[in-house]
Amino acid sequence: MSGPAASVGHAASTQGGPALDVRGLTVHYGDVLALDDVSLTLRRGTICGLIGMNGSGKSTLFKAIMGTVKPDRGSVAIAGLAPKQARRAGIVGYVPQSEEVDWSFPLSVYDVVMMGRYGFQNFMRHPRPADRAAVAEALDRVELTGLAHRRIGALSGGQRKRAFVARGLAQGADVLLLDEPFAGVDRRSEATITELLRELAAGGGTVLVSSHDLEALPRLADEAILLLRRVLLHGSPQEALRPEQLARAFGLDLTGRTEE
Ligand SMILES: Nc1ncnc2c1ncn2[C@@H]1O[C@H](COP(=O)(O)OP(=O)(O)OP(=O)(O)O)[C@@H](O)[C@H]1O
Repeated sequence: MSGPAASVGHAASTQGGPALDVRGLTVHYGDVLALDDVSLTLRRGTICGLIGMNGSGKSTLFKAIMGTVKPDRGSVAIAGLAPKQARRAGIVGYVPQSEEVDWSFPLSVYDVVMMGRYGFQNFMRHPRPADRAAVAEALDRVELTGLAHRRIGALSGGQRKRAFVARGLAQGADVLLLDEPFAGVDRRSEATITELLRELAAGGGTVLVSSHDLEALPRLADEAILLLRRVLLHGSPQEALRPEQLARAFGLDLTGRTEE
């Protein structure tokens, strides 16, 4: 493979140890307990689906891994580095939920994808030919080349998702976190993103991806985590999709009724 999708070229990718190691993470927002003693380890080259009901703590987990939410307790190591160091080194990339992004910001699609290259540029942020090439290739991979100069806010929901996935690809991060990249995207975009993530993992990258699309989970992921403030299960997608496991995660009884 060639190009940014396969470019897991950071120094960390040559180190031993897990790609992501989360231990005993506990996060409160005021009185709300969002994460309760969450531990998980992801090996390099794996895609892990993060499954849980609304409010189960998925976004909080991503933010704590990125170091933008401060845990009460616990630790995060990304290729052995603390979140801030890993962010600075470009080792970890994050595709946020659409609701978290200010779409009125006057940036083109090209600008957004180029943001993935900031870590590689000098302090004046002058893109070099390698940065431009990585951005062009990432745009091509997500089929947005024709819209590169459009304002990000003037894209459809699925196109916006693809633009942020392109930013992660251009960055060539070893560990990519995606918060619901399939929400509001059509089947074709979903297939494009899935294929790109599989290529990333085949090149040694590690992906943690939250999704509400349970049916697509086995196609997407090698393993799955069921989250309900705590890790209820970390196993194969097939294990996670067993009715009794889903019932625990989603508060459903086996006849499909929702508990209050
Ligand atoms: N900034 C905040 N202030 C207070 N409470 C918050 C804040 N952000 C999240 N929460 C609460 O923390 C809990 C976990 O929220 P989080 O956004 O992590 O869930 P989620 O699994 O990502 O949900 P969804 O599937 O709806 O995106 C919820 O109870 C939520 O209401």
